[in-house]
Amino acid sequence: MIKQVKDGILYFDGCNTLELAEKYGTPLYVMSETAIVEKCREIRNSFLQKYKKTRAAYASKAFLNLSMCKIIEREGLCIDVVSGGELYTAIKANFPPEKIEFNGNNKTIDEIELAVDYNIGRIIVDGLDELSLIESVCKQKGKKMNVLYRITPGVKSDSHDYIVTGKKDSKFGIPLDDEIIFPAIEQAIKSEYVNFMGFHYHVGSQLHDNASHLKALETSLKLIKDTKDKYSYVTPEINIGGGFGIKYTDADDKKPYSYFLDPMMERIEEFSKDLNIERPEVVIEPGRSIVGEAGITLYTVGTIKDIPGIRKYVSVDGGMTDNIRPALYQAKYEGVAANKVDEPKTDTVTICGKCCESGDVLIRDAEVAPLKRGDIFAIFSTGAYGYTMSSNYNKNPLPAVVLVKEGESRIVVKRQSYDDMIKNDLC
Ligand SMILES: Cc1ncc(COP(=O)(O)O)c(C=O)c1O
Ligand SMILES: N[C@@H](CCCC[NH3+])C(=O)O
Repeated sequence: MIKQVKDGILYFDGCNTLELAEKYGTPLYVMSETAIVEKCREIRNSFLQKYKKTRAAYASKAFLNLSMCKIIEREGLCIDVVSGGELYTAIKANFPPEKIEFNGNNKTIDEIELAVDYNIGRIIVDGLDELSLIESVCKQKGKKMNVLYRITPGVKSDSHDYIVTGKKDSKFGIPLDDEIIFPAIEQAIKSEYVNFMGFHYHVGSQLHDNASHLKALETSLKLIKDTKDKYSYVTPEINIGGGFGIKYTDADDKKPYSYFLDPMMERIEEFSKDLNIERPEVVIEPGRSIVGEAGITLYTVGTIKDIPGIRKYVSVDGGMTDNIRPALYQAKYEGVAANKVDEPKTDTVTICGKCCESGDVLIRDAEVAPLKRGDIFAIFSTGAYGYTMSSNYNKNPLPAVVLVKEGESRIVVKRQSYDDMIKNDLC
């Protein structure tokens, strides 16, 4: 059990959260190494070892730093990056280049050069002129790059509009109109500077229903068939993205990986048999599902404002700067007073941050034990897209990140200081 309660105190991966707050300060991101490793094991058991010719590339946008790269490498996964900065982090962690896959809808020439110089495994091309950019860089450097095309499958997933990516009206992927996609495929097949590996789709994030994955798969399979029929070219790989939902609150009906992956694998096997081709290598790109539930954030309670008949605001020392998701996606979270876990939850309050924004609310109408200044409040399932989407708004320094494992803790990202925030300023 990653979360435990002893003497009314919340423990996380064996660590007393009050002691963590005392030792490292708040706000504090706490990541359980045990939980991350357990998720990687689940992926191995239900996908990598169950099916031959498969890879899992951790979508590092969910949570990335040098230590995380080391964990992912140790667990045998590949890594998906979407920017020069993410790629640089992986390079600095000595992540094996052939296990790096580069996504992103607007890669700059510098980013492509960095990727080609480091001989990364794959670039997922997401735009019509990107292939030509890659070709020119490869030509200049005398190299050849493996590429896939990210397609826009034209499916609408059931998630917040800002985190669905597969619908036709999207900045992601290449549209599937014949006059657009086929010339692009032909260019990639004929290119001297790239190996055309196949198609990639990612339909959206925080999904609990496999319908859009399966629909997008059909679209991609048709494209594999069309490519074979038109150009006698069999693409050796298919990337079916990530998007597997996690549990933030009881309303989330989280499904196991197998719920998404088994029917897709079955369909790909059947399709390959029918087409009389070797089954392509299948790649997934999970992000949130690996780290989301592995993280909590600890805050210290400050000002409490009780507006009679309206609402009680409990302010904590972080907010939208360390977790933008409630403000951006109306995301729901649950939390608890880490020093009062066993006390009856008799109060209903709104947990808000300290930024100069009315929308800086972390949990609306949370049922809690009566809170007072100095209490430590823990919010659960903050491991994905919290730290990586954090900001210095209102010049709030970024919190530290602590990795915990079976009662041991170590800092993996230092807390920013005020000086860190102004060190690039010139006057
Ligand atoms: C291309 C791509 N792959 C993978 C992911 C990871 O998604 P998730 O964190 O939902 O697994 C994303 C983000 O939504 C993405 O855009
Ligand atoms: N940042 C999103 C997930 C990524 C969506 C786009 N690929 C979230 O916090 O839910």
